[in-house]
Amino acid sequence: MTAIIQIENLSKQYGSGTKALSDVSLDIQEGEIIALLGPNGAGKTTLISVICGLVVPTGGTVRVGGHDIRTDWRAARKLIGLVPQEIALEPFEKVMNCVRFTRGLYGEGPDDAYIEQVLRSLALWDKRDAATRELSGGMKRRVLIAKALAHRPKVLFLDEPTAGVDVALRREMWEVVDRLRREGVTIILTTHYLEEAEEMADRIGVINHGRLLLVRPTSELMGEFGRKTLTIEVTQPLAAIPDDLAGRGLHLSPDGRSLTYDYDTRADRTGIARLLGDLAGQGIMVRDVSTRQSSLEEVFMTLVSEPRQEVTA
Ligand SMILES: Nc1ncnc2c1ncn2[C@@H]1O[C@H](COP(=O)(O)OP(=O)(O)OP(=O)(O)O)[C@@H](O)[C@H]1O
Repeated sequence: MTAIIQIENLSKQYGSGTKALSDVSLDIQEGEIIALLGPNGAGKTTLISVICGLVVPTGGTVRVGGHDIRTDWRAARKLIGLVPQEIALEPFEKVMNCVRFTRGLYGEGPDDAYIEQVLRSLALWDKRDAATRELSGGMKRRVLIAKALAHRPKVLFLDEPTAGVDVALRREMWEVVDRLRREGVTIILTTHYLEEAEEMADRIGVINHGRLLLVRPTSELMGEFGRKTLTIEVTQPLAAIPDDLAGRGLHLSPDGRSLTYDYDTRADRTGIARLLGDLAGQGIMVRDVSTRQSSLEEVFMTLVSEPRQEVTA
């Protein structure tokens, strides 16, 4: 199956000399949701902007639906909807008109039935006659999505859809993305949050310093990096790990007061219950237990510290 987006050896050096993208290659399949993860300045927005035709690359090619974004930009752009990072809406314009207007910008004729469908699916139909300045932050973000969907794009770009939004709103955005996924829209989103990528994406691409370090199915990546550490504090310091508990992946702190145990959050059996039972069986009294999820920073540290081959998926 031909990928809906084909990125080959893409590079971008800004006039200032900053190399924002270096030799990025990636295929994105139709209907897929892919999350681009990376720290500030990694090159995520630049990558999206190049695909959307807003930034001119200095090397490489991008095809959307088989159309080269430079030589066949009109056809390529018709297939794309972009939800930018920053909310910029005409404050006095009514929601319905905003979306109608965007549709017109793409040279599409009026289709209020379709716009109604979009607004309903984004829970905005009741607000269709409200001026955008009257909307909450979450509603404004949904209007941006409605505008991006106005011309029925096949591919939707969401640039940090939940940056600076509260937990409830983040969940709401995830639900919107899930609905779009079921409608078959291909979605490329950028985020700083591992949790968000895990929740929404089929695949995760990690970008750092303009390089695509890897692209992997989410479940695979989380299986490898999404580990938790259980820390068990004991009441009496231990001199060593008891022989009966050797080979179980336990680590003893230098002061003998805590044991740590790494486990895979996705495993059917984490081994925690058995471990706690066995500690009791050894007469080891537990004072406290706590768990910690590996953070995105740690994932990055792991990735950045071991140079990898670029992966073209
Ligand atoms: N118009 C521009 N002119 C010059 N340099 C730019 C321009 N836009 C971005 N850059 C630089 O290119 C690099 C990549 O920026 P980009 O915005 O793509 O990163 P990002 O991963 O989207 O970051 P963030 O997570 O902060 O949004 C940064 O060093 C940035 O300063």
